[in-house]
Amino acid sequence: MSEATNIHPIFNSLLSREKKEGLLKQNGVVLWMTGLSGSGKSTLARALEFALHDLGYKTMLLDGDNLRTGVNSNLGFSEEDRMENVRRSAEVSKLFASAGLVTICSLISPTEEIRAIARDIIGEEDFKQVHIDCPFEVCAERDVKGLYKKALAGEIKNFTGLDSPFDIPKDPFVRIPTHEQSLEDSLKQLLEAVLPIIKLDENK
Ligand SMILES: Nc1ncnc2c1ncn2[C@@H]1O[C@H](COP(=O)(O)OS(=O)(=O)O)[C@@H](OP(=O)(O)O)[C@H]1O
Ligand SMILES: Nc1ncnc2c1ncn2[C@@H]1O[C@H](COP(=O)(O)OP(=O)(O)O)[C@@H](O)[C@H]1O
Repeated sequence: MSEATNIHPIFNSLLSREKKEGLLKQNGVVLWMTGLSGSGKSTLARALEFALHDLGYKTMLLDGDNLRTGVNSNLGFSEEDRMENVRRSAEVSKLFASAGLVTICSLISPTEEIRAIARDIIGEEDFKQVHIDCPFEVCAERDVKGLYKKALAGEIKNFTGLDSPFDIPKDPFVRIPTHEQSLEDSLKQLLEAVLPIIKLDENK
């Protein structure tokens, strides 16, 4: 709910989203990548962005770690701060999608409740949930950033999957099991799911 009064948002006079999508020859969408730290969100998000770019699609990549150095820099990892982190990230993603871009947003977004915030902001039709699936033990073994070692030693509080919850997404658009297949196969699976929805039907 906005706290400002006397504001008058305009909608109808804006250049339509359809016109922008028509120019770009693609459908705007938000690919919302959720998963544990180290599950492969950033790796796959980057690989997907390069692959889509090579195929001629215009993209925007929003990564949790990066957003937390800018628009979300005042937020930590309490439940309340994660909610606000996701709320702001979803609002930004929505803007990019409405400009016709294939928007890849990669955030742990750990709970059903938190992901529902993003879905409600972005809208059911544009919100495509990609579960980057990898068990805690495998992520801990990968320990890309050394965070699991610190968390298991009690040096990081509210660590996702340890002393902060992660709910397995119930009905994702696609589930990518990164512990069971190579990066190449994960990217292939992701592309096969995404390409049909971003291709513009020019006969519509
Ligand atoms: N306590 C705790 N729990 C989980 N992750 C932590 C924590 N502290 C720091 N980090 C680092 O922050 C990155 C996750 O930020 P997100 O914005 O994606 O998290 S969330 O959606 O708000 O839950 C996460 O990045 P990824 O490893 O890419 O997931 C970590 O690098
Ligand atoms: N199938 C796969 N897909 C994505 N990453 C994988 C896969 N298999 C192994 N990995 C490795 O797992 C790690 C994932 O790290 P990262 O992408 O930073 O995860 P996150 O962004 O979720 O924290 C990388 O070192 C990556 O090379």
